[in-house]
Amino acid sequence: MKQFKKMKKQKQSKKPAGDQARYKTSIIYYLAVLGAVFGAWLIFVCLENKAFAPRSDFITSKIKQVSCSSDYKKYPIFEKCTPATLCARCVKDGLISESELDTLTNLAKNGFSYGGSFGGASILDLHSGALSAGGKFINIYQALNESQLSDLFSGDAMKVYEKVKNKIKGAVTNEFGVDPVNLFLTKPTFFSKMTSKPAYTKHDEYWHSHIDKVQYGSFDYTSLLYLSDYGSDFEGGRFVFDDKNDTIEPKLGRVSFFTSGSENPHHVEKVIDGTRYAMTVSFTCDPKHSIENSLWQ
Ligand SMILES: O=C(O)CCC(=O)C(=O)O
Ligand SMILES: [Fe+2]
Repeated sequence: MKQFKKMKKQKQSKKPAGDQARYKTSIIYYLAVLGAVFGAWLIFVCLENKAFAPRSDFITSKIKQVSCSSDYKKYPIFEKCTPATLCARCVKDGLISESELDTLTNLAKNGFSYGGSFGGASILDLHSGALSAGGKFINIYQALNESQLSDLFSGDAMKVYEKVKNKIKGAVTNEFGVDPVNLFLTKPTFFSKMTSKPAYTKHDEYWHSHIDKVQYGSFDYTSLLYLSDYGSDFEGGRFVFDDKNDTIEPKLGRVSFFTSGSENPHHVEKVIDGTRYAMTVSFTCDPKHSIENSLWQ
């Protein structure tokens, strides 16, 4: 009897221990599920927020196709050039050499040293000579004499400028399967300088969303060459494709290019600190809108 009581007592004391173990197991199980769900959410959020082209990545070539808009149909169509079935946004690093970048940066800075907008956006167009100056534009080719111009824009530097534009054209024609004889440089093709200064005229408001084909008409392919680094030379100033929030973080030498229609609406974020230098190089399929190399040299 005594033995039986002892066994019963043992049995009673074991029962809660078993429950406790089951309790522990289910807690661990729920925590693991919770952890997995949280981890999956974190990965999703990180992927969603990751820039299309982060500054920290070296991108040999990245292309994202988008459906072509019908914008091009409002203009003459040039077979084998006008975007019809292949529209996309692309990024390439490493296309332009360090010394070429150095030369271009100097060309831009030399030109801007003679002008610059009162507001946050200045342009220098080496084809026409247009340069932002205060609240208007001047023509630097008229404002300066030959010897000043040769000091600012040497023959060798201008050759590098032409070479770089051709390299970029090569990247565009290659990616979009266009014969280079069918694609032409168009205007405006220019250097840009952006700062956090408040806008003085409408031309300073670079941050509005826009479509290049709508804004400029002649554009079929837009390209950009960045001459400074997001996050160290300036803050803000990232390039954003508005539809999918695909963001390109500018960095020295990064080239981006895309078809110019409303399949690629975009804006530049306001620069909040520092100075952002870039170059917009635009291409058309319409020979009527083709521009010559620079008027100078
Ligand atoms: O500088 C940039 O990143 C973009 C400029 C732009 O959108 C343009 O020139 O049309
Ligand atoms: Fe644009």
